[in-house]
Amino acid sequence: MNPPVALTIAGTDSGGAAGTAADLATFAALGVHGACVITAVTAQDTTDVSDIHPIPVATLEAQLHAVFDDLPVAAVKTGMLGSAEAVELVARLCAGRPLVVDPVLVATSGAVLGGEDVRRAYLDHLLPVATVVTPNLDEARALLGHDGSPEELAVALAGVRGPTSGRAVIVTGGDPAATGECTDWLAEPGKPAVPISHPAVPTSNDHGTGCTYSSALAAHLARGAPLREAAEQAAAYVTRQLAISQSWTLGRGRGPIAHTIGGTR
Ligand SMILES: Nc1ncnc2c1ncn2[C@@H]1O[C@H](COP(=O)(O)OP(=O)(O)O)[C@@H](O)[C@H]1O
Ligand SMILES: Cc1ncc(COP(=O)(O)OP(=O)(O)O)c(N)n1
Repeated sequence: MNPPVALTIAGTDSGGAAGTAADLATFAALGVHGACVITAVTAQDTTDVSDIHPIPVATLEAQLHAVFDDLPVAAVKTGMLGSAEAVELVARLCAGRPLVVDPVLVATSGAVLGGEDVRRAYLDHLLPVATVVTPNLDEARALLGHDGSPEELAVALAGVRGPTSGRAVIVTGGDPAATGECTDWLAEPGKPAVPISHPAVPTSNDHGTGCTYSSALAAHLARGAPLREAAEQAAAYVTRQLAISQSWTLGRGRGPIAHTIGGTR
């Protein structure tokens, strides 16, 4: 039987923690064939992003046509898009598909992966055609331009601009230090927001966590799970992988979340 197909549209991470490295490993671990459209090549390690080479928009468009013309893509996930032009193109070519948008603006290291024009393009073009948007707390605040509780931010973002029907928001993260739990808030149009809580893993080896979460969400949607179940499964996957990388000392900074299955051998 054919596996479901998911597509990641994202940048590379030379350190193998975030971006397409995280996405393809996660798709494979969850039994989904991963197609991969590259938006940018980054020189990146566990401490910093030292260089970004954007892929020309024409090459981005050619990659998208190559995938969509040939493969039965069941879900798409977007990561770092890098420019407003790339955001607009992806919105145009992915509208109408099951679409997970991880609005990547800043890496944990502080490196800017999308400026003000990218933020605006997300709001004007990509959010209106998304099935579900997965900002962390900082990204939710940046997109909305104001603060609030994670629950309030999720509800506000689900209602901002354009048609809201079908667009859900999951604000990820919460405050693990305070409770020993991570709580993601899922807001779906027309429903009360719900918390999705799971145990917090005490680790600084979390580089690539957001990418891993959004690609796990896309993989479960590609496998046919309803949104809430997919969100619960994605959080459980991230928790398992963080538990594996907890004891690692890879790199000088925030080490990669595990993309191995079953730990070291
Ligand atoms: N220390 C942790 N232990 C368990 N889950 C975590 C931890 N940190 C983040 N998560 C989970 O990982 C997913 C991605 O969240 P987040 O860390 O906010 O992404 P990002 O890397 O974009 O900041 C969410 O489900 C969040 O609850
Ligand atoms: C190429 C690339 N894409 C996305 C990110 C951001 O990764 P994310 O998992 O959201 O967060 P951190 O890895 O920064 O914790 C990235 N760094 N590089």
